[in-house]
Amino acid sequence: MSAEPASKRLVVEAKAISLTFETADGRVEALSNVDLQIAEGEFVSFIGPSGCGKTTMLRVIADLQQPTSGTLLVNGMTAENARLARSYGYVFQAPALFPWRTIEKNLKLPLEIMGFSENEQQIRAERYLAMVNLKGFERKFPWQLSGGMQQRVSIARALSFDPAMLLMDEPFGALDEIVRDHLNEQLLQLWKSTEKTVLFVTHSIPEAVFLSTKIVVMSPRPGRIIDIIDCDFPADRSLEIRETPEFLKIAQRVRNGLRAGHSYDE
Ligand SMILES: Nc1ncnc2c1ncn2[C@@H]1O[C@H](COP(=O)(O)OP(=O)(O)OP(=O)(O)O)[C@@H](O)[C@H]1O
Repeated sequence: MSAEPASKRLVVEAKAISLTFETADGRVEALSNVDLQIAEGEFVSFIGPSGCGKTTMLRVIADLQQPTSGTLLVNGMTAENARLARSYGYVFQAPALFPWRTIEKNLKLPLEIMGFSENEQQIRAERYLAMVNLKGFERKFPWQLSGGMQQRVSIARALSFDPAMLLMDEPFGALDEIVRDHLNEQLLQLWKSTEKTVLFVTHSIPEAVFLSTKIVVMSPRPGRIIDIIDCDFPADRSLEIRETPEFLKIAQRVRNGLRAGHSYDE
């Protein structure tokens, strides 16, 4: 096997990012001095207590929120230009599908808006629904699918315009553990086959360790990065890896980071 190229292209370069919300009740410091580099092809999980700024960090990268200070490059551009260049697909905690559109028509919606031809929309709908194992469900409506299947549709929709990055905000948080395990395995396959860079918010330590090449542990508000942990499990890992000492050691380090950053006075 050849060694990895010495310097992979950076898709996220954040320097000293801080963000303070001005609210009617005063200032809310959501992010404080966040430095982060993410290379192309990585799977990066963000983990931390509720309200620590994980979603805010994802939204800043997506240019849905502007930092108060700091500098940010996404895919080598300003966050705004990266958004305009459709550098990312966004998957929310809820699948956010339109109930009156079939699965296929939901998937085609961003493609329609972007002006893809009907023929190209059709080709992509077939390709990406097959990729998330939903061939045969094209004409169903969202409410005829399980929660896990709906979330797979929203992943296919986010991939349909072939963005460089997938931003996923707790996509499996509302699902039961067995479905979640299954989707974790499928997402790993998808990540391998598409070679996308994935930024993934989660509350689950096993999910973060199983999926990631890098885990970003955040402190309670204001969100700061308290540890960045590299994981290098084999690409063809299965869920059984969760019982191994190597896995448990990384999970313990994440847990220690979360504990160290946590204030129990709140
Ligand atoms: N638009 C906003 N206006 C004011 N405060 C906000 C806004 N968005 C987020 N916040 C606050 O910023 C902090 C960080 O929120 P954020 O949603 O990023 O946390 P999180 O880590 O994703 O939380 P969770 O795990 O519960 O989803 C919270 O205190 C939240 O109340």
